[in-house]
Amino acid sequence: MVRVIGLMSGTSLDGVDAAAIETDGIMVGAAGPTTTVPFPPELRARTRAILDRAATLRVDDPELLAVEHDLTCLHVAAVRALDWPADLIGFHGQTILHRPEEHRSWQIGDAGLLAAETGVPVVHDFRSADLAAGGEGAPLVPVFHQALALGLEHPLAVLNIGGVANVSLLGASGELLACDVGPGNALLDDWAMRHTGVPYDRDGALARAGRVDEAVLGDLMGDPFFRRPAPKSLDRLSFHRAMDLLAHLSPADGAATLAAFTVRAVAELPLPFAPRRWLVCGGGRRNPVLMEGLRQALGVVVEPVEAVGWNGDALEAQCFGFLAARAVRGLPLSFPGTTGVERPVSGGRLEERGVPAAATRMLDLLRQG
Ligand SMILES: Nc1ncnc2c1ncn2[C@@H]1O[C@H](COP(=O)(O)OP(=O)(O)OP(=O)(O)O)[C@@H](O)[C@H]1O
Ligand SMILES: CC(=O)N[C@H]1[C@@H]2OC[C@@H](O2)[C@@H](O)[C@@H]1O[C@H](C)C(=O)O
Repeated sequence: MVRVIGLMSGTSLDGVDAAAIETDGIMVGAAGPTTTVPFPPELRARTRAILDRAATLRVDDPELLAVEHDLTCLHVAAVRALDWPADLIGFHGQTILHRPEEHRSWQIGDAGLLAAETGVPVVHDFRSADLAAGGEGAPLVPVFHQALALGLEHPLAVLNIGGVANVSLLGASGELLACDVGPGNALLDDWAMRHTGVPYDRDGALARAGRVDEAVLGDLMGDPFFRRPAPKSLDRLSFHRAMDLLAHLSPADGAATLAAFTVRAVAELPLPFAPRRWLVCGGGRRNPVLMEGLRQALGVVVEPVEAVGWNGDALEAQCFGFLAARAVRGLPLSFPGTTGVERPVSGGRLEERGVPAAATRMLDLLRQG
C-alpha cells in the first residue's frame, strides 16, 4: 500500500477537503487525517463568478488564471495542514463547467504548482479519458464506494448529497451502477444566499418553516433530465433556470420546495433492484429536512455513512486519493454502468515535475502491484 492524499473542492464551493488514506488502488487501508480548508468569502465569490462565466471563458482569461492560482494555493495549504508523509496526491481540482454532451468537463487547478510546492507527485485530470471514450465523465466515486463496501450487506445505495447529488448502486451479485440524481444542495444554497445572506439552509431551518408548493415541484420535476436513462451527469448550474419557477414563493416556501425537489429526484430514480439500505454522505446528510424526507419517500433505512464507520465529509477526498493510486497502476476508474463509457477506462495524468526523484520511488512499487 502507498500513502495517498486526496483533494476535492466540490461544487458547493465551500472549501477544499483533504484526506489521507493508505491504499494499493484496490483495497482501502487505514484512513489518515482529514481536514477542510474553507474558501475565504472573496475567493468563493470569485470562483462562483468564474463558474457562472465558464461557458464563454477563454483558457487564458487573466481572472481565470488568478483564481486557479489562488485555489491551488489553498490546496497546498490543505496538504501542509495534514502534515502527513504522502507518496502521492490525487488532485481533483475545481469543476467550473461540465458538459458531457460536448465531451467537456473543466476542472481548474495547477497540478505543476501543487507538485512543486509539496514535493509529492500529483495525479490530476481524472475525467478526460472517460469523456474521450464516450462516458459522462462523472460520477467517478462508485468504484471507491464498492471497495469500501466490501463486507457490507448488499444491495446497497450510497447517496452523496453535495452541490449535486449522485448515487452508487451496489448489487448483491457485484453489479455497480451509478448516476447523478438531481440538484443536491446547490439550488437550496443559492436560494438561502439570496434570501438570508447565508450560503446554505443551516439544519434545514428555513425549509422546515415553509410549505412545499406541489405545483412548482411538479414543474421542477418536468425537467427532461429526469426522463433520461442512467448513466447521466449534471453541471452545478443544470437546474439554474428552474429558479425562475420559484420567484413568487416566500423564502421559507421556496426552501421547502427546493428541499422536496432534492428528495423527489432521489425517490423517483428508476432502480434496477431495491437497496435494503441507503447510506448518505456529503453535507446534505446534515440537513434533517432532507434526511427525514428521504426516509419517508424511500421507506427503507436511510442513514449517514457514519453508521458503517465511514467519514461522510471526507469520502470524496479519500476517493480521489484512491483513484490516483488506481491511475498510477492503469486500473479502470469508470465503467459502462457508472458513466456510460464504452469500456472500463483508466484516467488521470501524473505530474512529477519539480518532485525530487527519491519521492517517486514508491510509485514504482505501486506500479508493480
Ligand atoms: N448543518 C447543515 N445544514 C444544512 N445543510 C448543510 C449543513 N452542513 C452542510 N450542509 C450542506 O452541504 C453542502 C456542502 O456539501 P459538500 O461539502 O458535500 O459539497 P461538495 O463536496 O462541495 O459538493 P459535490 O459533492 O457536489 O462536489 C453545503 O453547501 C450545504 O448545502
Ligand atoms: C463534474 C463534477 O465535478 N461532478 C461532481 C459533482 O459533485 C457530485 C456529482 O456532481 C458528481 O458527479 C461529481 O463528483 C463526484 C466526486 C464524482 O465524480 O463521483
